[in-house]
Amino acid sequence: DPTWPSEIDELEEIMFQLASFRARKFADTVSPCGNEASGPGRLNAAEWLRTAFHDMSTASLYFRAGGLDASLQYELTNGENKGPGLSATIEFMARYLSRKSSLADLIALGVYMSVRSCGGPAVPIRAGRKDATTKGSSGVPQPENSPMMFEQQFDRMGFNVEEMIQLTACGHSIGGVHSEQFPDIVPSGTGRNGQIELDSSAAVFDNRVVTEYLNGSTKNPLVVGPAVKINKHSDFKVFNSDGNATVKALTDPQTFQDVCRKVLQKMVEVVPPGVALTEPITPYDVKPVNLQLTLTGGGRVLRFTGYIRVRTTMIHEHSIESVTIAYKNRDGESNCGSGGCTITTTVQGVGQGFDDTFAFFPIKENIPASTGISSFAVTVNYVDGSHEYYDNNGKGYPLQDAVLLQLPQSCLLGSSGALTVTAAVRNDRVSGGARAYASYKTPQSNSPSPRLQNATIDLAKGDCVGEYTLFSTEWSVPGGLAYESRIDINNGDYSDSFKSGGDFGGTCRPFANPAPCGGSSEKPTSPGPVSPTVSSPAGSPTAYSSGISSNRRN
Ligand code: HEM
Repeated sequence: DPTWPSEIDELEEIMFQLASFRARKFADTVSPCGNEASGPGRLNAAEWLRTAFHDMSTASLYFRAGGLDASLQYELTNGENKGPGLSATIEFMARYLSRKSSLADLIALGVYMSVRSCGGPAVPIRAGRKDATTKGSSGVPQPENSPMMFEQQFDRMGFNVEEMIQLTACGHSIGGVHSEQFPDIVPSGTGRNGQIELDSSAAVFDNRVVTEYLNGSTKNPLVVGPAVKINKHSDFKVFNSDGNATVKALTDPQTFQDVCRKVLQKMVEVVPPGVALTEPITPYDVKPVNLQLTLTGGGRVLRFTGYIRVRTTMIHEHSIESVTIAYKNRDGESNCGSGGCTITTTVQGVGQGFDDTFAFFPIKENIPASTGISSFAVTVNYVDGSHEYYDNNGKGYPLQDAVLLQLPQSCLLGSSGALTVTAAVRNDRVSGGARAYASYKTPQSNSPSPRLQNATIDLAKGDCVGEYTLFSTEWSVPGGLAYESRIDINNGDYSDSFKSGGDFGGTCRPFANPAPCGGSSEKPTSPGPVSPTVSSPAGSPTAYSSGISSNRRN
């Protein structure tokens, strides 16, 4: 496993938590492969794969520019990116755009999704691409181009003739050519649902595009039919450019899959200079998911929630009896007050990716706020009595309790973006204050994807309750996509980060039964009676927090 937390955590979830419990549903429109989620004759998986090629194919090694950088979002009307599939792909993926998952990385991930969903190889995906902010050069290969021009274009992208042929054969393993965009290649009424498929198994990632081309049975409109006379039979021109030597080598099905894995990986790794890609994203064996500490019990208790996700691909999930979490207190010691330092949990749900299954073990534990938590280790206990110990590569899974987002006292209205954010800061860290860092999306008129923006918001100090002090403020998330925003709460080097706006409720609740500041024996420094519900005019949140009145909107 990578050491947790890691920069790829968000993409890892999007890539592998596809279905069932805690699914991110990124593959929903491309799985199964034949899914025509956008309408008849439109194979979404094929649209995703073509999107990646069109984004990448304007790269220039000579000018050290372009590549998989999501510049396609600004190039959709330039004449060489025809068809609704490209914008539909970007629009779908944009919902997953965040500061930890660039649109360019999502487009790369889309290659893995579409190809794997269609029975093709698992293309390794590295992360770290950056999104362009304006359009790049033109230069997507067009069917009418000469063989020489195709060679030059692929050479510009970094592919030799053999790789050009391989990549085009791999790409054209799924999908078809559409009448609406290419009426001279597929005259209206000649296809099924407005398109003719590139091979006889358009919804299977296999080498029929090659074998049918070689044995003369192909109906590929980029090889035979009206395209020939008007010189738009580009697959013929490409496949034939080395006398069919390369395509002949692809007639072995396994070779086809291996070659496609290699050239498709190369395709998604054509990136502008300055982009450093990570190691390929692989699923963790054990991963903490959605961990949250919440101050409760009047300020004396930390409610610890979330999941331990265990990869069960190689084993039956019922072979795991339980998972034990052994945690250390705030000082790194094994003194955790009344509850002891261990939590045992049994499976709550299972989820799947294309090749992996996961069991989720819920955490619902109260930790004394006086002793807190700093890290934990995980033991997977099997039914047969054996155990496996995971300590995050010797480091323990870290969890800070210095600054916490208080979801119950925070709220967000999707319609107006009205946000109340409340944090709890441990009393010994109060001088560091609390700041929210909001990453949010605003629409762009020239792209189907919104753009990421960010803002830093200071939280104002409120009541001290038990071991913690509450901080709160109100803000308005611009852009109309508030639920897709992400919030970090920072206190110096400590951060409770990447909290989804979608997890915020619509109503803020008061901090119940506030304990006296500093501990049970002391008198409260501020009496902090719980404020009554403030009913707000339509469109603004019902703000509600413990004695914090200075920041109220109304
Ligand atoms: C010489 C290079 C290429 C040319 C001239 C070319 C041209 C075309 C054309 C004209 C279409 C029909 C689009 C439509 O009607 O929707 C198409 C479809 C497609 N292309 Fe290419 N292509 C090339 C290379 C590639 C490569 C390298 C890939 C990916 C690795 C790729 C992936 C696809 C896919 C998946 C479709 C099906 C789209 C759908 O069904 O919606 N193409 N291509």
